[in-house]
Amino acid sequence: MALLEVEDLTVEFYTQEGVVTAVDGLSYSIERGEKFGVVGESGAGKSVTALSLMRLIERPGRITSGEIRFKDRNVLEMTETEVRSIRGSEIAMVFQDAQTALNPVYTVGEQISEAIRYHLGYDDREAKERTIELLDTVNIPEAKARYSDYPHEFSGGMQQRAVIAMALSCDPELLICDEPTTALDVTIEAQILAEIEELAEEFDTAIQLITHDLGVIAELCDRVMVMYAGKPVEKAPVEELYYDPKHPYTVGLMSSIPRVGDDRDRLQTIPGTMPDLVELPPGCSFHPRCPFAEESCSRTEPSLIDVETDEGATSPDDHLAACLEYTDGLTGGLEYEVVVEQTDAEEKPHQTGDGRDD
Ligand SMILES: Nc1ncnc2c1ncn2[C@@H]1O[C@H](COP(=O)(O)OP(=O)(O)OP(=O)(O)O)[C@@H](O)[C@H]1O
Repeated sequence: MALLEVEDLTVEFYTQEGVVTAVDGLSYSIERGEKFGVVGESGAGKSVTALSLMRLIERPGRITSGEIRFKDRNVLEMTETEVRSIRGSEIAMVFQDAQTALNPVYTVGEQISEAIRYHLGYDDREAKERTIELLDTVNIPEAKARYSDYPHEFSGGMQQRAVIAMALSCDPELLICDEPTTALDVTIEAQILAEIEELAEEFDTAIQLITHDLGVIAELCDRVMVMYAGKPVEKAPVEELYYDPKHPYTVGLMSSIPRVGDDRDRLQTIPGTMPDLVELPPGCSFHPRCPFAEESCSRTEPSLIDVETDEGATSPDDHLAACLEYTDGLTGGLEYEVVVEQTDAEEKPHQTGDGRDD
């Protein structure tokens, strides 16, 4: 049994423009201790998926179907009290903006201690000791003195570290990180990602890392799900996805990653924008932006299938993609090239993909 199993999740927002299907029949699972990445452009449904896990979707939104099983209990059938007892203790969340997660009128230390007292029932002294230990673990220098600082006395990177410390304070089994380093500069980003990874190993915490940056996923994750317009378009172990992407959208995302020695003035991005979620294009949602689209792509919606066997998923490690190419629905095939530069001295793989393994 996986730690988290999401099955056929659909989330809709009832807006004046119509019904926005932000998440559409989404299924995935996360094993205990696994680091699972969710990647896609803005509006793909990544945050809505994460909020659903903690039952934090508010009006005008609603989870209209599906199951979310955390440790084999369906979160969607729990009472409000049951969900509240899971939030922050068994499933914790770190958002992009540390400032909104920290209350400016309390010291950083008090806020973390409060979470520990509430969830773990520690007394004041024990909670303070544990907080200082945690601040130290996330590399806040002079943690004991810093305990009494207010959030504004912390730099952006330190605030985010404090939020991570708070999230980990109750030893959650699942940590959801939603763009945890987007607001930070690149050096701090790398340090914080390394710290998240180290802490997750130490506490054996599973991570769902949400980002629009495939490079960040490659750093940290074991498996990855690429989302487009509320649906998964590709799922794979991270190395496979990185070296051998099977969906044209993933290939597009990859060419947006800056690489060492890249002398293009501007990074190439995928032309066009995400479709209107009120009225998705017929067939494959990505077809209006896809360089390989054929007439059939506007008629038939591809299902997410194993690229080797043309069948549905049988194991979490399957490489799945939702493109007609894998059901022989494309006549022209996929022609793209993926060049991945290694940062170490190893041989540099250079692959020509036609969407299939040769
Ligand atoms: N409160 C809301 N009211 C109406 N629509 C919403 C609301 N919240 C989300 N949506 C819809 O859900 C879609 C998915 O949003 P979501 O925040 O999950 O995207 P995302 O992939 O996390 O993007 P980002 O990287 O910008 O956070 C949005 O494009 C929007 O149409």
